Amino acid sequence: MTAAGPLLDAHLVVDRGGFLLDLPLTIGPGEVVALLGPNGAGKTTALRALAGLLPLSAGHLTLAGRELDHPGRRTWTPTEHRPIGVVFQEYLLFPHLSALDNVAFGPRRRGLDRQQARQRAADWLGRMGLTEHARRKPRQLSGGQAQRVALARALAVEPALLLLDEPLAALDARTRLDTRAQLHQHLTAHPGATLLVTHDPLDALVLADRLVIIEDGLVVQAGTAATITAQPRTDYVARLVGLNLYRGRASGQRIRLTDGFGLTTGDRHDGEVFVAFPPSAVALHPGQPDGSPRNTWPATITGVQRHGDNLRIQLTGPIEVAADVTPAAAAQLRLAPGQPVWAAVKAAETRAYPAA
Ligand SMILES: Nc1ncnc2c1ncn2[C@@H]1O[C@H](COP(=O)(O)OP(=O)(O)OP(=O)(O)O)[C@@H](O)[C@H]1O
Repeated sequence: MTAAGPLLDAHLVVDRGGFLLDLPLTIGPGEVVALLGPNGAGKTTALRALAGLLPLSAGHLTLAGRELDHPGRRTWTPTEHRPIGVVFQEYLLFPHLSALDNVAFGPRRRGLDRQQARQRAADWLGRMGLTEHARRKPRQLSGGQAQRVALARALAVEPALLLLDEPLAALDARTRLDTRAQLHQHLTAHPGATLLVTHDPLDALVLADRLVIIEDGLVVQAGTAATITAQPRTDYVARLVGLNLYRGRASGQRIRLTDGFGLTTGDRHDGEVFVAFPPSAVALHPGQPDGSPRNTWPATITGVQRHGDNLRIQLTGPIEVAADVTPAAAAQLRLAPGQPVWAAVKAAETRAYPAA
């Protein structure tokens, strides 16, 4: 491996009968990549292939210059010989071992003697702020503490690759906030590569340097959060970053959407484009608004959900759209499912970009 090259260099091809994962994946030293995708996209399959719990059907997996799996060359490395640490969603701590012995387990298996392994475990628990909990069994720990023990256990083997499978999913909202911040610190300090599998865009945005989004086993978008947020290319990605997204054909500032509806945008294009605008750009009115907005249409409310301090209103009509309104505005408009309203979006608040 050259110093500048990726630590993880993989092309994960896994054939599970009706499902094929085909995922090129590289991660540099110290880099955190988030793998996102809807249910059934293949995230767990990718994680299991990396961990050595599922063999590759084709492709390759090289970590820190070592070829761990290469079916074309009949190379295969069992899980316990891979320089990989894993934090599972449910942590999977050994219930009968203390926090200290849970963390010491990996180093011990990798050849440290009992004293050295326990010393290393104590160091890691110290870094996680868990020194006074070292003797506790997992059931005597809070969710956040158990999460940190699981992270200490994964990092104690000094893995070249750290795999995190929905690491915050089991925590309540408050603990999640604190634990996310702590996890961020530990990931920043981790010199190896990290792959974070998550459903939660916030985890991905806070914790990852780069996102890889898969759908149905294939990469649909990859890049920094900023580039993906600016130009989502699928419905899933648009929802993930909280945008309304449509595809259509542009002729200057006019865009005819695939289902015939027309929108005016601030950008000029010709040909196939995506149009996106945030729910906060959609204004709702009791009747047809007059004046400035270039895009107005009648819609019917299908859902009202709390979204941060606002309400997110789902609407159907000539296009499906989400709108964010303040609770005061919602009360004034008496918004409720089934109610007809008018929706308006200023051309300047929409963004169009080429679909090719
Ligand atoms: N043991 C199995 N044998 C065959 N196919 C499987 C098996 N487990 C999962 N699959 C299929 O592989 C595909 C990917 O599943 P996977 O669990 O990797 O997705 P995921 O992105 O992790 O989903 P989720 O977010 O729901 O956990 C799915 O179509 C699933 O039905």
